[in-house]
Amino acid sequence: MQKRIHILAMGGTIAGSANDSSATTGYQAGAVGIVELMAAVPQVKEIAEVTGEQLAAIDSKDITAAEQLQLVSRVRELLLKGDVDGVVITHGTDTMEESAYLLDLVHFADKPVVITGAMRPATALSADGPLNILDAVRVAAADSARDRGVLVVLNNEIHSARLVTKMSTTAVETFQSPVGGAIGAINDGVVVFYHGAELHHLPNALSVSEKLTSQKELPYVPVLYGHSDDDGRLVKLVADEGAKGIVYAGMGNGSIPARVEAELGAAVEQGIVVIRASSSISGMVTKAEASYEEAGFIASGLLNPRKARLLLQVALVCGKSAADLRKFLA
Ligand SMILES: NC(=O)CC[C@H](N)C(=O)O
Repeated sequence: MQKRIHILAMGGTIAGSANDSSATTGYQAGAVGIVELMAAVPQVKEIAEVTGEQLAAIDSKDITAAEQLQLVSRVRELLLKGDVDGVVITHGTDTMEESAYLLDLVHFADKPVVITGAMRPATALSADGPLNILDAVRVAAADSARDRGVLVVLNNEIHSARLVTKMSTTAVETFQSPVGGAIGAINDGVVVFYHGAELHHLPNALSVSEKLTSQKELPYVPVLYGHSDDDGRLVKLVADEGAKGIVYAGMGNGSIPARVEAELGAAVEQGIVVIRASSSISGMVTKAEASYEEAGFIASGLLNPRKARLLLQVALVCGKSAADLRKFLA
C-alpha cells in the first residue's frame, strides 16, 4: 500500500511568481497555491498518496509567532491521525530553519516531517521547487526517514533541523549544516542516509506541543547582535521593554564585550534568562569563561542565535528553569 503524505503549503519562493521567467529575485513570494504547486509534480503520485492543504501564503520573513504556533498545531493534529504517514511542508527559506527547529523541538512521533522550499520562483527557468517537492515526498515516504526528527530537504540533500542553516543569500545550494554536514541525500530518486543526527526533542514533546497549541504568541525574546564597541545599551532597552529572555549573538565562542556583559548580568538579576550564542556560522558555543557561568549566562551549544531564541521561548512557556535549559543544551 502507498504511504499517505500530506503537504502543508506556507508560501515562500517555492510559491513565488514573477512576470519574467529569467527573474530569480523581485518576485512575489507565496502567490502560487498548493493546487498549482502539486500540479507541477505529477510524479509524486508514483511515490505516495498525496493530499495538500494551504495553511498560509506568506513570505516567510513575515511569519509571526501566531503562524508558527498554528503550524505546530496542525502538524501535531496530522501526526496524531492514523491515516497520515508523513508530512511535507513547503515554506519560504528565510525562516525555514526556525520553523523546522521549532517543529523538531516538539516532534513526538516517529513519522517524518520534511520541510522544503526553493530559491527560484515557480515561474523561473530551472525552478528548483518541483524537484524539491518530489524529493521531500520521497523522504517523507521513506521507511529509513522514520524516527529522525524534522528534516530539511532541498537541492537533493537531507539536513537535520537542528544543524541546518541558510548560508547563501541567493544560491540554490544555500542550505548547509556547517557542523556535521548533510545527513543524507536523494540520489537518482533513491533516499540514502549517511548517518543519523542526534534526536533533539524536548522531554515530554507531546505535552509541550499541546501546550503550544493553546498559545497565541510567544514571550518577547530578542536576539542582540554583538559587534566591536558595543556598549550594551540595547540590553537595557529591551529589558525595559519587558524582555523575558535575551539571546546575545556574541563573537567567536560567544564572547561578550565587558560593557555588554555587565548589562546582561544586570538583566539576569532582574530575572531575564540570557543565552550566549555566536554570530560565527560554524562550531559550538562552549562554556568558555568562568565569568559567563558565574553571571548565569547559558551557552547555546550547537544552536545558532535564532534557534536558541525559539528554544528559550518554548522553555519560558513551559516554565522550564535555566538549569533545565543548560541540561538540554549540554
Ligand atoms: N527563497 C525564499 O524562499 C526566500 C523568499 C522569501 N523571503 C521567503 O522566505 O518566503
